[in-house]
Amino acid sequence: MNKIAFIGAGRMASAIVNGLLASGARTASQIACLGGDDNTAANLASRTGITAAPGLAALLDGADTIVLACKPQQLASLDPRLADLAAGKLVLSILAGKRLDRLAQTFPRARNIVRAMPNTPGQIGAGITAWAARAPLSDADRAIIDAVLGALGRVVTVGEPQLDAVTALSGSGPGYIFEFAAALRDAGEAAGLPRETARQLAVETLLGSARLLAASESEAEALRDQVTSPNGTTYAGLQRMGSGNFRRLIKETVLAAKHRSEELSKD
Ligand SMILES: NC(=O)C1=CN([C@@H]2O[C@H](COP(=O)(O)OP(=O)(O)OC[C@H]3O[C@@H](n4cnc5c(N)ncnc54)[C@H](OP(=O)(O)O)[C@@H]3O)[C@@H](O)[C@H]2O)C=CC1
Ligand SMILES: O=C(O)[C@@H]1CCC=N1
Repeated sequence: MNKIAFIGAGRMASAIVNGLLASGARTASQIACLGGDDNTAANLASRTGITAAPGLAALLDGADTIVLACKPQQLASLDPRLADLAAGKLVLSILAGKRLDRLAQTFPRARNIVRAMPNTPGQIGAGITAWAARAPLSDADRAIIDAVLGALGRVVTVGEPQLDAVTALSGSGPGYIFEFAAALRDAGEAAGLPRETARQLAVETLLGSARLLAASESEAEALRDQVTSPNGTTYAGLQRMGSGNFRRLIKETVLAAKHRSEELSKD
């Protein structure tokens, strides 16, 4: 019962499958996957014990829920038989930029469609996913969505128009954070530290600061100010950040990603 079929078996599908198995929400025999031309489906199946289906019909036979986890650019070339094969099933898409109306063209007879945006910290259960549904979810379907997305970490609901901004902030966000972590590590090395020490200090500083922020009722600015002694070292560093217009750069970064998500909706 409640078998889940994954179309796409890459990084994000693997994270969800691992989470579902670890949480006990599904057993390996309740999950099947299908990839494209590479070996991702066979690899995921051999790593986890789930089934790599030989084709679309076998994948969807007996499945109640479809998780769409291929690349957004691959949506248009999916097998048109999906329209009938997915009839009556719940569809959960994690494709960036692909709107519920567009998904409904591929899955016109699905019993409902959910568009979600998870992120890669979901690989260790530390993700956050926002989602929106095409029609109000039944209690049973809500339980399925909670189980699948909850396997990655925290879950929030948003209006579908907000999902491009969500994609730009929390979907792409780990990419910005990892780039920042790499920059901090390189800067520590440039300041005279051994590379491995700089890496450890950068990682623990990011981790500790994020945990303190999450545990605190204060805004980030108040925690920043607690670090900043008048005319001290942090002040000197923040002055340099400000003169480089760090905040404007981050705003433009997120807006560029949001723009790309909107573009993907038009392909
Ligand atoms: N990576 C991220 O941080 C996030 C990604 N997303 C979204 O998740 C989706 C998947 O991303 P990610 O896991 O990183 O990508 P991957 O490249 O790791 O995985 C893509 C998967 O799609 C499969 N695929 C390709 N063509 C087809 C096809 N015609 N039918 C079925 N499967 C196919 C690939 O198979 P094969 O390689 O074997 O050909 C592969 O298993 C994307 O839509 C992305 O927008 C959402 C949130 C975060
Ligand atoms: O870069 C991308 O398009 C995907 C969506 C969000 C994170 N990665």
